[in-house]
Amino acid sequence: MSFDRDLISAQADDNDLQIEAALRPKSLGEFIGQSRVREQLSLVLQGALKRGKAPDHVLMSGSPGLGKTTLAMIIAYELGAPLRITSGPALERAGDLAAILSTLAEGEVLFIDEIHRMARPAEEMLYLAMEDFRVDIVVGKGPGATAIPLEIAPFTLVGATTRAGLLPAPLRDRFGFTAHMDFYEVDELERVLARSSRLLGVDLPADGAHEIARRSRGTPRIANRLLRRVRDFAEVRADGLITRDLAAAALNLYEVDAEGLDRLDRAVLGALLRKFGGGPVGLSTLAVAVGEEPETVEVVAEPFLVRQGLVARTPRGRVATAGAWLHLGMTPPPDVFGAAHPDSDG
Ligand SMILES: Nc1ncnc2c1ncn2[C@@H]1O[C@H](COP(=O)(O)OP(=O)(O)OP(=O)(O)O)[C@@H](O)[C@H]1O
Repeated sequence: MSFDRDLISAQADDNDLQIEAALRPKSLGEFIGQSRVREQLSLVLQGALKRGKAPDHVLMSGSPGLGKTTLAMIIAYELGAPLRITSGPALERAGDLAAILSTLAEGEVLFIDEIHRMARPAEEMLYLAMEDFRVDIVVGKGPGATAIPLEIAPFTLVGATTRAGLLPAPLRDRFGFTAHMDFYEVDELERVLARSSRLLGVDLPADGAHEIARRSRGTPRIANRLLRRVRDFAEVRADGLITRDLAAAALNLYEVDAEGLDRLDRAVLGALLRKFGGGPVGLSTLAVAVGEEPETVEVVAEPFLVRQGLVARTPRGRVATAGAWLHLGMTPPPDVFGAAHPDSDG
């Protein structure tokens, strides 16, 4: 069994990529939300510009669709530097990385998406490059092999990962600045939607924006995608004006529920409650129960369910909170995690 995640998946599809290029904020000033990250990053960049040196390497972690690629592009824009984009899975051999590193221009920003999926030899080459701006090119094989050191231009590495915990410590430690991107608040997503609707020429009153924002799983990519689906609905079934009721009707049709949970989220919750009595249950058992890879459940569904207070991670496994039972229209057992105790004071 696998889920049709087109609409609400935080992963980008081809359609998204085209539109995202048009909607992507270009400068730090245009980037909405993540105020702490924005302020810290702004200092890092201004400091570097003042000193006329490449800034520290930057690591960004957070769920898909929260704006990591956008921020990497903004870093290059703010520094007035060229940008090279690659991803961990594309760096299978050290040679793949050496080819990029040895052709970087001075001050260039190198963005490696999904940096936790880079192959080990490439990773080891990166350590040296990040620290000493040097790579060792190994020539020959076996006992006769020699390493020829090659100087490379000072550059800034921007790494992005959905799971900072998976990065080996030596790699993590070489980043001077780590930005943790959190899910967006509803009012921030309303601002993302207001901006996107302006750029797309869509009539989006505040109450319509609010309805879409609260169902967007705290994720700008999803907000922008839902906006396009609601726009279709408004143009085909109404006069194009996106009212609150219209947005709600459109999103119900697309099976996005009032809290923005999608089918995978609901399947995970449903399995946790119906098959495991609310838990605790281990991640892999839960993943098997919904027919998904443990990584999908852990990276895609779980962070949002935890953030919504529906699931808790405990040392013994995943546990449903009282809110999870109520969300699926079921009565929580009396001793459930997070439920008010009948004989407690509060
Ligand atoms: N802070 C923001 N303000 C306005 N729009 C944003 C913001 N963050 C993201 N977006 C929008 O969401 C889209 C997706 O963002 P982006 O591609 O940067 O996410 P990502 O975290 O890199 O995702 P992935 O991990 O899948 O690559 C962007 O094209 C942009 O339109």
